[in-house]
Amino acid sequence: MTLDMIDRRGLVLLGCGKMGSAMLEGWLDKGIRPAAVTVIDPYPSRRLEELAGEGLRLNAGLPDNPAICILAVKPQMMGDALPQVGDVARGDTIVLSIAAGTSIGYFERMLGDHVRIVRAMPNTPAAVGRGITAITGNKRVEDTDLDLAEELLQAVGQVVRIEDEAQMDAITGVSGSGPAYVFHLIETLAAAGEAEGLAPELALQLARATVAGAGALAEAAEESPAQLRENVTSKGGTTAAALQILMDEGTGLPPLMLRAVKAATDRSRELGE
Ligand SMILES: NC(=O)c1ccc[n+]([C@@H]2O[C@H](COP(=O)([O-])OP(=O)(O)OC[C@H]3O[C@@H](n4cnc5c(N)ncnc54)[C@H](O)[C@@H]3O)[C@@H](O)[C@H]2O)c1
Ligand code: PRO
Repeated sequence: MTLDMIDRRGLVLLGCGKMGSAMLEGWLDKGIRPAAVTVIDPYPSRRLEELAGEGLRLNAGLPDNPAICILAVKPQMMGDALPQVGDVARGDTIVLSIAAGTSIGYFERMLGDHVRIVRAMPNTPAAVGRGITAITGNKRVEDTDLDLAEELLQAVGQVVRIEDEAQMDAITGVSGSGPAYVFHLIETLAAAGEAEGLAPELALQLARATVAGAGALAEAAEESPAQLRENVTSKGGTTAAALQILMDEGTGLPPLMLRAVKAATDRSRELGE
């Protein structure tokens, strides 16, 4: 099964907000035709209305037995939204949920345990083809179904398969929510530059390019992030002075990041209760 098959049988997107539209842009970029996509969303964006002009089916009923149905509404809206795609449980459509915290068991109770369900946790860099998504499936999902989900998600970045669904909470805390931590790093680095006398625009340009460049280097280089950090750090120099603050085990980034990721992971678990 390939993207061609999805293009032929159709893809349904229930909810097309920030994450749904990030993925949709990636898929359209990779050649899925707007006419192969059905979006159900009571508050469609202007971009979706534009795409409807190019053939995308917007709030216009489900195609017969689509290849895949992606559930991309907020976890709290899932119960209200799901009946709109209940018909997919009749065929062999793969149901792929990206909702934080919401378990495979929940979807089996709502749709029936005969349905092939894939649970995934993507992230918003998918919009530029640089996302990372973790996936796992229920007992009904066959290897070929996971292959199809993987191929679709690879169109917007990397994919990792996990065996244990319980790991999704920590994955959400690291990579699902992680882009927000990095964007906040850019904001705070720029603000710190301003505090040291830089103009706001220059500070933001420096911070943004530094984070993007360091990320690209971390991904491309063979060295570990620790080695790359050491490569920046001259003995007795400026970086060492900053890292003494940032790497402090009691007050620096390590305990802060532990608490932040734990808070996200715990919240993901709570959403699943
Ligand atoms: N934003 C992220 O970074 C991110 C990352 C990974 C997973 N997720 C998951 O993706 C899902 C969507 O998150 P988001 O950030 O895109 O939220 P969002 O609020 O931007 O998008 C949700 C969309 O659902 C639509 N919607 C509301 N009620 C609906 C209904 N009854 N039927 C159909 N559509 C309906 C809304 O109009 C909106 O466009 C969540 O479950 C979230 O946990 C988000
Ligand atoms: N955004 C969603 C949230 O904040 C899930 C991961 C990223 O709940």
